[in-house]
Amino acid sequence: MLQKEVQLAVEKGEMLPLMEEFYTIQGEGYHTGTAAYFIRIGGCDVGCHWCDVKESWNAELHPPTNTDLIVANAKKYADTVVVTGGEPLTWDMTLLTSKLKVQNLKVHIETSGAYEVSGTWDWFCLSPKKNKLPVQSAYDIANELKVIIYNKHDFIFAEEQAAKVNPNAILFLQPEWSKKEEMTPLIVDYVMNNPKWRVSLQTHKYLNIP
Ligand SMILES: C[S@@+](CC[C@H](N)C(=O)[O-])C[C@H]1O[C@@H](n2cnc3c(N)ncnc32)[C@H](O)[C@@H]1O
Ligand SMILES: Nc1nc2[nH]cc(C(=O)O)c2c(=O)[nH]1
Ligand code: SF4
Ligand SMILES: [Mg+2]
Repeated sequence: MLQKEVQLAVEKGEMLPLMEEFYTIQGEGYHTGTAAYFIRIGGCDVGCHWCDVKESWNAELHPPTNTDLIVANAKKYADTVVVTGGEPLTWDMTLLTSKLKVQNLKVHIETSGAYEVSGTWDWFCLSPKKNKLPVQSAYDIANELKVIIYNKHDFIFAEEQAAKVNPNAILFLQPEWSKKEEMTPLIVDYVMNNPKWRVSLQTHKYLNIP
């Protein structure tokens, strides 16, 4: 395809800058411990200084990939697909999610919610970031709210975000990986004192799996 055609296809969400895809165990949040096929889409402008996939940020490093190909791979492995990134809502997710639904796959997203919601989601994991807060529609449809705890102020941020999210969202506090020795005990205390919250750990990193 010509470069212009590729660009247009990406704009329409027919192609997406694919960084990697892998079959693994969901490591975080509500669905922890369950098998899922992960699709990691490149591109993110949010800029979290502790981000554990900074290689994803520059979309130009990741080849525009036809969504039909992504879906064909996904359906070979699992009945659940997790779309992550980068920030997947940088792109129009309408086509990808409708094609995954045609294959009867359950479609989950990991997102900061910083950009307008596109696509249809069976599970919407919202992980808000201070530098680029979620749009209202993300708060409205979130099934879980997963706040990363890097320092003590993040508990205040977590309560502010819990006040904005819809009342059915399940609330999680997850230690930032490099600060986990310091923050995990504080999270444990916080959850015991404020039991509307649950603990989420990045269990895949303890298991040494992707
Ligand atoms: C890499 S992000 C990609 C999806 C989306 N951009 C987002 O931030 O939700 C996937 C998940 O990992 C979390 N995360 C990223 N870096 C982390 C770290 N160093 N420690 C703990 N969680 C982290 C994010 O908050 C998010 O919930
Ligand atoms: N196993 C595993 N679980 C995850 N849950 C969210 C992840 C992500 O990077 O979005 C992730 C990931 O990278 N690996
Ligand atoms: S929004 Fe997600 S992908 Fe983007 S920098 Fe933050 S953690 Fe990384
Ligand atoms: Mg990850």
